[in-house]
Order: sequence, then structure tokens, then C-alpha cells
Amino acid sequence: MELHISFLPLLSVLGLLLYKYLIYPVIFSPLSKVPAAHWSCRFCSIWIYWLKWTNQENRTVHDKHMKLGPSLLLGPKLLSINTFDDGVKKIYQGGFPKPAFYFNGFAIYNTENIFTFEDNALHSARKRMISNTFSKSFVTSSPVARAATRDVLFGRYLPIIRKASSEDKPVEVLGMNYAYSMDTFVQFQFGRSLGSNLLEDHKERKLYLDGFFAPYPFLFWQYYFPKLANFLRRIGIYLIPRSVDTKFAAAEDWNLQKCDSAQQLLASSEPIHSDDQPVIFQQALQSMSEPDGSKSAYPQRMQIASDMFAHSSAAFETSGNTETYLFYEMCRNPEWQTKLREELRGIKLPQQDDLKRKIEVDDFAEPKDIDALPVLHAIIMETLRLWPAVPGGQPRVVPKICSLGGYSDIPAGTIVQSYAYILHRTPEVFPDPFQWKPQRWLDASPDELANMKRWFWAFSSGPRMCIGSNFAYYSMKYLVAAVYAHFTTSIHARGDMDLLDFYLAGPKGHRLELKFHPAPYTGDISA
Ligand code: HEM
Repeated sequence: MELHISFLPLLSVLGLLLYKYLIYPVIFSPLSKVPAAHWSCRFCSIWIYWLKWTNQENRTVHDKHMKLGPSLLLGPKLLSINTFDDGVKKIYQGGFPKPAFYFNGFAIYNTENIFTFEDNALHSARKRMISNTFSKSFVTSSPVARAATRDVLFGRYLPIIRKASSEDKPVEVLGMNYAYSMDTFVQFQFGRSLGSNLLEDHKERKLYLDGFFAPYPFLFWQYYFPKLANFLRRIGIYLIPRSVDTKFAAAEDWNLQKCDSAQQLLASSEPIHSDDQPVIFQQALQSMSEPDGSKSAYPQRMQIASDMFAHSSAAFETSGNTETYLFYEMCRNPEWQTKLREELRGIKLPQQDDLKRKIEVDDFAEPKDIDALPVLHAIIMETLRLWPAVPGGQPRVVPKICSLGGYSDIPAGTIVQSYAYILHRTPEVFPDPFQWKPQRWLDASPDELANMKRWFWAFSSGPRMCIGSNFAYYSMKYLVAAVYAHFTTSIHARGDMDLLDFYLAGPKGHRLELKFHPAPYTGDISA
């Protein structure tokens, strides 16, 4: 049988397609040596998108790693590498750039911010502008941060739980912790007079949180298929409903108003009280202004606003989820409440009766004293380990051909990612990895501890690691110390506390109601 000549182009195209999508990935690609998490991963990304769509990525990829080793192929150009020296250290400390995922998911006002830059040079210029205000020494010596602790923790949070406790009523703590973390950080960011009051002002809380979380059920489209979502939108098909935009815009406006008010405050000739300094905003504005610019100049308004939104949103959701899991674990392990209360005996905190009056900044311990408490630190570390607020893969782009996870010739352009969820469940480093065991941070030998710290990845690592980790420890430690100095806690009711399976995640059921039982110290707590 003779083949008609006109079929030749068609056959060539088919042959090329066969080679590119079947023969090359299975036989010739350097990635062909890496075990595939699922047979289809060599040819297409359907499997990983299915896991993302059905919210089972982190768990499934973890299980596959346990069976197949620390390197896995998740898609034709997507690798999951969950090992330290030949993985995390090279990728993240090595500064592999971020892919478009971050712009798709986290650009605010459609404008780049510190979290979204793909270009390393642009990112490090932006980070340099602001990073000194996030250093540990700056945060722990900042009068504005201290005033925020006084106002938000002792002035709002404790009175709310004290009142509930005296009436024997439960308190839903997830919303409270979001509000606490937001109010504390926003006061540091914009100063006392422009701070938020999500704890007491339920209208403000609803406006911001409803707006912020509105896109969540549709994040799959926003993160992974933004072009498709935009195209369909143009022909009237809304994968992300229009109401989401309206709600999210309200949260964006809320942030922009704060930025504009802070700029006006700084431009005015009125003296600014030390508590009212808009610390983070001022640093961003100054760094982005000409050195000899006028006091009223307001350059790069939307860039600054996008950064400010990125900061506060990164601060409140992660810290709020962590604090909530910490309370949850403390209720399930009451012996740790006792241990912590013992430890808090030597720390200066307001006495029970003091809570009835206005607390002053001198009434509570210095950050360095709180920071030096080993039990408190162990409880926080263990919560961040078991319930990481960013459990999902943190994608990066391979900049040039390299070896990773034991495999050589990984091509430039491959997306590689590690997961805190998986690293934190490595049994060789964290024995009994699914158990909440603060003791592991107290009993470990120096070598074991050093290894655990290397694998601890709640804040990521390298140049793109969390800028706010010092502030997060600062605000979380004060909260936990103040609560357990005065109360014991028990669970009253709860939703599903399992961790959502997503990039950023809190409890699936979004609800934890606690009872706070007064437990005043008889010891010398204010000594
Ligand atoms: C428990 C609290 C927190 C946790 C677990 C956490 C975790 C993380 C992680 C894992 C990343 C890297 C994400 C990635 O690259 O995919 C990150 C980045 C970031 N976080 Fe946090 N964070 C916390 C609190 C905060 C706070 C309080 C702030 C306040 C400003 C903050 C601001 C940021 C910013 C701006 C980035 C981007 C840094 C960059 O790309 O240079 N975070 N955080």
C-alpha cells in the first residue's frame, strides 16, 4: 500500500507531537529519571490540578514522598523537592526566583508588591527599603509596637475574654485572633490613631474580613488559570463572581484610606505623638521618595498601598491561624497549660485585679523576657511545625540547569517547590511527626536541635523568607503569655480543626469556641 504524499506533513506533525509529549518525557528528558507521583505527571498536569481543585494536594504529595523518596515529578515541568541540603538550601537560600503564581494570587490593585516580584533585583531593592523596621531589635525596642500590645492585647483582647469568662460564655477565637493580629500589626504599621479596631468594631471586622476572604472559594482560578478566568469574564462567564470583586475592593479601599491618612499625617506640620508614628508606612514612603523631595510628596502611591496590604494580610491570617491552633492544642494537652503557667510566674504581667484598670506600658514584661521563656517558645515552635500557616508548595523557577534532590541536569525553567507540610513531617527529623509534642524542642540534643531548626520551615528561608517573622513571634508570644497567665482554657465547641489543604491554610471548620476559666496567680507574677 502506498502512502499518498499529501499525508506526509500530517504524519510529520504527529511524529513530532509523539516525540515531544510521549517519547521525550519518558525516555530522554532529564526529568524522566525522577519518580512520577502519578503516571500521568510525565505528560500533563491534570493530576496535580485535580488535587488542587479537590483540596488534597499537600496530603497526597506527602504520602507519595513517603513512598517514593524526597524528589517527585508532579507535572511535566514541576518538581516537588523535600529534602534540606540538596533541595531547600539550594532552591530557597540560593534565591531561585518566583513564578507568576505570586502575581496572580497576591497582586493588590493589580500592582506588584514585595510578595509578588518575579525579578530578584526588583524584589531585593523593595525589601531593602523596609527590612530594618522588621528586624528583631527594631520590633522589640519599638515604642509603637509596645503601645500596640498595651492597647490591643491588654486594652481589648483580655477585657473581652474576661467579660465572657465572668458570664461563663464561650468565645470564638479564630475571628478574635485574626482581629488581634490585624489590630496589633496595623497599629505598628500606621500608628495608634490610624490603627484598626477589628476586635471591638464588628462592622470594621466584617468589612475587612468578608472582603479579604471573598475570593477564597475561587482561588483555584485566580492562582492557576487567571488568563482563562479573564477571557471568560470578557464574554460574560464569571468563574469568579462579580460580587467577589466588589467585596475585595472594599478591603482594598480600607487599606488605601489608611495609607492616604498616614501620608497626610506625615505631611502635616503637627507634631506626631510617639505612639502615633506610622512606622512601616513612613519607612516605605521615605524610601520611595526623592531624598530632597517635599514633605507632602506622595510618590508611588499604589505601590506603597499594595505593599501595605500585602504586609497586613500576610500578618493577620498566618498569625491568627497559628494562635488558634495553639489554643486548640493547649486545650487538648492541659499539662502544657500548667507548665506554661509555672514558667510565667517569674514574668511581669498585670495581676488579675489590674485588668480592671487601664494597663500602662510599664505594667508588663519587656519583649526580651517574654522571648527568653523556653516553654512558651517550644509551644509556639511545635504549633508552627505541626500546623504551618503556609503548608503548601512554595514554587520557584530553576534559573539555570542544575542538580537537585539527587538528580542532575534539571532544566532551566522547571518549577520546583518544597512544602512546609511535608518537611515538618519528616520522621527522621521530627519523630512521631503527627503528634503535637513541644517537649521535642526542650529535650533535643544540640545536634538534634540544630537539625530540627534547619528543617523548620514555617517562615520559609532565603531572600524571600517571611519578613514579618520577628513581629509574628513578638505578637504571638505576648498573646499566649497574657492569656495563660490569667486563664485556663477548654474547648466548648468547634468546627473541623483539620488543616485545610491549600497553599495558605487554617482550620477547615473556621470555628473554635473556647471557655476561659479564671486562674489568677497566687505566685509572684508581677515580681
Ligand atoms: C505565624 C506567622 C507567619 C507565618 C507562618 C508566615 C509565613 C510566611 C512564609 C512561609 C512566607 C514565604 C511564602 C512563599 O514564599 O511562598 C512568608 C512571606 C512573607 N511574609 Fe510572612 N508569615 C507570618 C507572619 C507575617 C507577618 C506578621 C508579616 C508582617 C509583615 C508577614 C509578611 C510577609 C511578607 C511581606 C512576605 C513576603 C516576603 C518576601 O517575598 O520578601 N508575615 N511568610
